[in-house]
Amino acid sequence: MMVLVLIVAGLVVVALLMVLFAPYIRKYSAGGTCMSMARLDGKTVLITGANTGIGKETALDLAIRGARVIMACRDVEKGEEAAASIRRVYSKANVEVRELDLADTSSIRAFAQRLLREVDHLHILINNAGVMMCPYVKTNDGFEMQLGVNHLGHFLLTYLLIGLLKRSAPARIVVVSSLAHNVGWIRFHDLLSQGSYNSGLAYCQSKLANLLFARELARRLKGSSVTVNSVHPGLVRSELVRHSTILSLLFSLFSLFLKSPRDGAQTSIYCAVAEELHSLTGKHFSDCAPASVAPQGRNEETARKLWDASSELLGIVWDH
Ligand SMILES: NC(=O)c1ccc[n+]([C@@H]2O[C@H](COP(=O)([O-])OP(=O)(O)OC[C@H]3O[C@@H](n4cnc5c(N)ncnc54)[C@H](O)[C@@H]3O)[C@@H](O)[C@H]2O)c1
Repeated sequence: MMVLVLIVAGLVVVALLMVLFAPYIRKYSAGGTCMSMARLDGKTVLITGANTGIGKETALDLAIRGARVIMACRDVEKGEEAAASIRRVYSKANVEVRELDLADTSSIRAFAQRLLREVDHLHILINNAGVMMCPYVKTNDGFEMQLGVNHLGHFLLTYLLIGLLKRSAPARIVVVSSLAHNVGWIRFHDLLSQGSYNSGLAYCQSKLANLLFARELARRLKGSSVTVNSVHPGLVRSELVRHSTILSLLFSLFSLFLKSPRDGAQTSIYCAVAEELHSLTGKHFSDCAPASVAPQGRNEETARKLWDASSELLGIVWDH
């Protein structure tokens, strides 16, 4: 009985805090629509994690703009269902589903090999897929899941496709990071959380890694006509919080404050298409506008160190 009272009291306190902080939450959850009318006829786009949430809405929007959209999905069946629902909204949508499991480097390599065989150009790469606050599990290659999928998987995918992107220039890379980078730091002494694991901190670390990767890649690609920017999509009603009971509860309790997946896709779409961003690189965006970056996300030494550690874990050498 006492436990029940405490839980209810806790929920009331959280509810009061949410009401109190509503204006702040709204600031990060509302607004920001991509106003660009840019067309993407003849362009090829690749989106990871495109079968649900923000990724699916991004795929729909870019398909309506005329792009050939490759939806890279872990579960091909779910991917085909998503593609079918996109075609129901827009019958002319040129969407294709390909299998990609970012938790398995052999799947990433097989995916990239097939893509390089079948596609002549890649104009936009959107590193969108993500996993949040899962229990401690390892990827097929022994990496902690959140760093493995959110950062290392995309790091390898981008490495394998960078030549194609450069040949297709002007090209853009959009990395979906998060506001969560603000409370993240890179634990170089235990990058893969083998010593200790906290699911929230591991998520924040992976989202900071997304941001640092985008900035370092942008620096390295200067002059190549391939731009790289990172994005915070806002707080979005999606399946992302499925591993956290508390967040699932809070997200359903306060779903009115949250963005729809369609609204959450707007900043990714903006960074992918807006004409005024054609040469802008190494920046972070939220609500279709430049956004502030925490000091740890601006540290060039950390970015380089993470780049080297990631390359070493994956056994790759960037020569581009
Ligand atoms: N929802 C939010 O409030 C929020 C806030 C900030 C950042 N983000 C980021 O936005 C991105 C999209 O999240 P979402 O909210 O649409 O959640 P979501 O759960 O609906 O989408 C995540 C997608 O990633 C895919 N994915 C997960 N593991 C994968 C793997 N091993 N291989 C391939 N694909 C895999 C899932 O299948 C899914 O399609 C994520 O990177 C997330 O970190 C979301």
